[in-house]
Amino acid sequence: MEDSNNIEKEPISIPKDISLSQLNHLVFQSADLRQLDRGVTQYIQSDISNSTTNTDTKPTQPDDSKVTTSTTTSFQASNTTSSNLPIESSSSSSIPILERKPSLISQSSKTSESSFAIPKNHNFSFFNQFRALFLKSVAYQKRQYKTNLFQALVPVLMISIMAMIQIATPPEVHPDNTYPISLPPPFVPPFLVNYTVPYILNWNDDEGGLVDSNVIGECCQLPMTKQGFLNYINNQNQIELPTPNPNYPTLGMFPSNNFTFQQYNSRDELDEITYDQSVNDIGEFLFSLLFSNLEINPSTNTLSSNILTLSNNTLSTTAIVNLVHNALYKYYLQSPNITLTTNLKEFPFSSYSERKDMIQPQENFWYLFMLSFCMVIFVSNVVYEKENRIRESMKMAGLRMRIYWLVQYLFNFTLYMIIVFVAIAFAYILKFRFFTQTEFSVYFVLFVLFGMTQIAFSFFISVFFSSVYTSTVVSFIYIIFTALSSNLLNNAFINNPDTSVATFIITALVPHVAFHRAVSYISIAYIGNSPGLTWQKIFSHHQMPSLYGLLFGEFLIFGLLHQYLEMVVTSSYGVKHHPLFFLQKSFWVEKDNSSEAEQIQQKEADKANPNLWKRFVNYVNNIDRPKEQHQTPQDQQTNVQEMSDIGIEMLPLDVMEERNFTYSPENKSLVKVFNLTKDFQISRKKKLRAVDNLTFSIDRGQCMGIIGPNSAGKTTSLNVLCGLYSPTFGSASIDGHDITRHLELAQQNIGVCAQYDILWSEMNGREHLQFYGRMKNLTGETLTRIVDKSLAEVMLTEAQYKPVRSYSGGMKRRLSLAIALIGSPSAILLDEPSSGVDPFSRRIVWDVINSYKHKCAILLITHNMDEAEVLCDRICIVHHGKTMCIGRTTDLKSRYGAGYTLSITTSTKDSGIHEFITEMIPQAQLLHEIAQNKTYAIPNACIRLSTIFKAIQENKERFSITDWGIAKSGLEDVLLQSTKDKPSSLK
Ligand SMILES: Nc1ncnc2c1ncn2[C@@H]1O[C@H](COP(=O)(O)OP(=O)(O)OP(=O)(O)O)[C@@H](O)[C@H]1O
Repeated sequence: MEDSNNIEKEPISIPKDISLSQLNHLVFQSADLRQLDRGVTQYIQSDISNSTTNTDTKPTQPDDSKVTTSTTTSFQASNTTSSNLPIESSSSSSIPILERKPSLISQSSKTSESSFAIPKNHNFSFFNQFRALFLKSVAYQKRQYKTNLFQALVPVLMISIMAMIQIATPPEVHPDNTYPISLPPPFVPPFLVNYTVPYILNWNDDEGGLVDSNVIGECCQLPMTKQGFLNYINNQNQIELPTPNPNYPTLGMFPSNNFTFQQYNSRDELDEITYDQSVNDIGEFLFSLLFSNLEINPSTNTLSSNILTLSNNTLSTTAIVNLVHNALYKYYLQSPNITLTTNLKEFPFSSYSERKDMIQPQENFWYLFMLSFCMVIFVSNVVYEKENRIRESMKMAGLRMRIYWLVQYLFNFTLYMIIVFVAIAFAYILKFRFFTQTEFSVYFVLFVLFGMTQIAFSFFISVFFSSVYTSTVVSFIYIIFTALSSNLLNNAFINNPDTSVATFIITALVPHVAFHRAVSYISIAYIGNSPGLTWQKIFSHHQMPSLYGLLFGEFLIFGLLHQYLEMVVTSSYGVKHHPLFFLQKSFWVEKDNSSEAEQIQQKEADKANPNLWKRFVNYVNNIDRPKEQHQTPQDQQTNVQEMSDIGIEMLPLDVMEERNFTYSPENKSLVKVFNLTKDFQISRKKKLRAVDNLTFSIDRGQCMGIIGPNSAGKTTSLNVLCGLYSPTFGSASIDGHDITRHLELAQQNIGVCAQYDILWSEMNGREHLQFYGRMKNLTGETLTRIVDKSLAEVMLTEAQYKPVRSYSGGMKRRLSLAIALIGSPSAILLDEPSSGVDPFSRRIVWDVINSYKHKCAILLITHNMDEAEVLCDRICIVHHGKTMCIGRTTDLKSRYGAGYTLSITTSTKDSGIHEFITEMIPQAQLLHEIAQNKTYAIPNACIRLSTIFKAIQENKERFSITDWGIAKSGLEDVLLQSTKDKPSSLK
């Protein structure tokens, strides 16, 4: 049965466009939750029925808004509830958290602004970024001169080694072949000794059968009778070698084994055995005789023969023909006195020595070494900037990655070409035939193509490394392995004419193997006395054109693959795309960035959590809350905890008001953060919510401090804001640029001082500031002036030309701060800017931050409560990613009731002091206890201070009190109180 009161009351009318934050507000303020319950139910029902048609709903802004904005940053946030809701506005207005006032510091510092006007141009400029990066690379490479010199000297070193080996290799001397030189060389008889394996066939192709066996039959009887024609070939036709045996290399080789005869009955058999012998290359001298026709006329003493002679040694063919004819004459015509001699004669030549080129095809892997060692630098330069997060730091400064890669590419290519020119110059000086005999453009184009491909390949493999050390070691191993293996591989393939095209192509897909092969072909072309490769010859070469094509294709493939992997491979930082991002419409179509879109996004975001709605309705159905018309802030905090205990996410009032203001159209703040959420996948099933619906705004002239315990999500929030991480949910806008849609524009307006110093150790302070200044479009005189000023501000003028590696921790921190401030960004994000610095440096840091405060919005993350109190206008306390409270320091102190902190030390552990204190001050809250020291928070006005003094003095001995003190509570106490026992959001 329902209570009659409930039946009478109308359900609360909830505006259609209410956001969850506004609804939360209702729960806090509503006197009758059942009435609200009915309102919610009605809302959900009408919302479901309208959801398909009502797509263009705009959030209703309060009619009775009390917002007053002025040209300065002072304003009062409104109560955002609808006028038809029974809400006690007095309770919210009594809480001072809603006031947003620029600090006195910022107002006073405005005067100093006019004295030094810094031109501000945060628009993206391709030329400026290109120039900044190129000059930075020049500066960096100048500092790296030892490494670069070594790189340039590698080819010189290689060529020198080759030259030394060449000098040490004696040339081959050929004496002249005449005695004396004026006479022609003698005829040389063919040396027909120790023949081996001729194959005999008596087959007549034309007549389709055997030649008359009576005529030549005896020739085949040799194995049995040792008689016949073949016997003549074997035994009676030898010509003795002249003694001493003259060396006439050009006349070819001669057989050295005894003959073995075999007969085959078909030509196919002969072909087959000949083919097998030659393919298997048994290393023996072969000749075959094919008797096609043999006519003998003893009466006329004539002989007509058609005998085909095949041999695997062309140069010995003359000798074989001679042998066969002599045997024929002697055997068939029985003319033992006839001797036909076929002689050979070398062309005359004078003595000469042949200089062996060191770089023969077998040794040309030296070229690969010569031009590949620079790959280690290409890879390590990229990985260095990745490992040290410098790339991220440049990204935060608004650098467009396509410009970064373009400059990296051009710079590496320039380095490579210097190496190529040095190598060619030295090789020319030492007269390496590779260079002198090949047409210049043939190998130059090859070197250029290899350079292009090698750099693209280096970038590609750099994606897989995050440590310079590993990448260097792996690159060296790769170069040595590919040089040696491609040498073996290519020699084997090139020498084997049966290597398939597929094998050639697949192996050449590794750029270094393809390059090595091309070098081998160039070397082969000048070997001996060949003239070397020219373009004319290349186009009829069976491999060279395709190797040029392959190298160019690999340049494109590795270039594209690298760009793709850069976009999708997850590293510790960066906004990564889905592997199929190019199929998504959002990748091609730019979204609208109007405030209306933001508001719709918020509305959808709030509704996107149906579980919350369900839990909310459950809550209002099942819990009978006490009717409290006037809740104190403490009560409200208790309610938050109470609702949180039963699983309902309730926002503290100050946080809720900050949300309402942040989403309101009146909000013109420079930094607006909307429900920023970041999850990390920490295992396959577990996600960690590092930042949970962070929502706030910072206007020009304000410094918002974010404080919280370790792992609260402070740094992660900053990293999301500056674009290092993509938000899991929510968004933020920096000077009107949404970080999820126009990150690069937002980054142009941000200055970041990260938690750790992200600096090039080899570059000096001035070069750092010049680079970041150029990134912010500062040039010429202005740049010089501002760099000088920045250096002076952070007291680094004297150390400006020293490399950063020689800076102390404090100096690096000051330089990082100067980098964040250069170019007058609209928003400055500082992550513990004074951590690890001495008190002297800390004062400098604070002064500098103060002096910049009036012209931008500052977000300051700190663990130093003094720093927060001195610099921050407002404080946001976060814990487990959630905002615990937000407001001005004094407001937070008063809200948390932490008026004083009482610290007592006793000499014994169980002295009974705790009971004594809690009896005397029931509101006292034990903040922490370390050994015998206890610290209590004592709310304002609950006891007179003199009473405490008196009571402690009188009972000092009774409770063994050795030391005690009382102090006004600070931010630290607020932090401790507000983050006490709050659960984490581990999912
Ligand atoms: N890349 C990451 N991958 C996984 N978890 C991360 C990553 N970065 C941060 N976290 C986790 O997110 C949580 C918040 O970390 P964050 O560095 O933002 O904390 P913080 O408040 O800045 O801490 P501190 O005060 O110590 O700097 C931590 O639990 C941390 O382990």
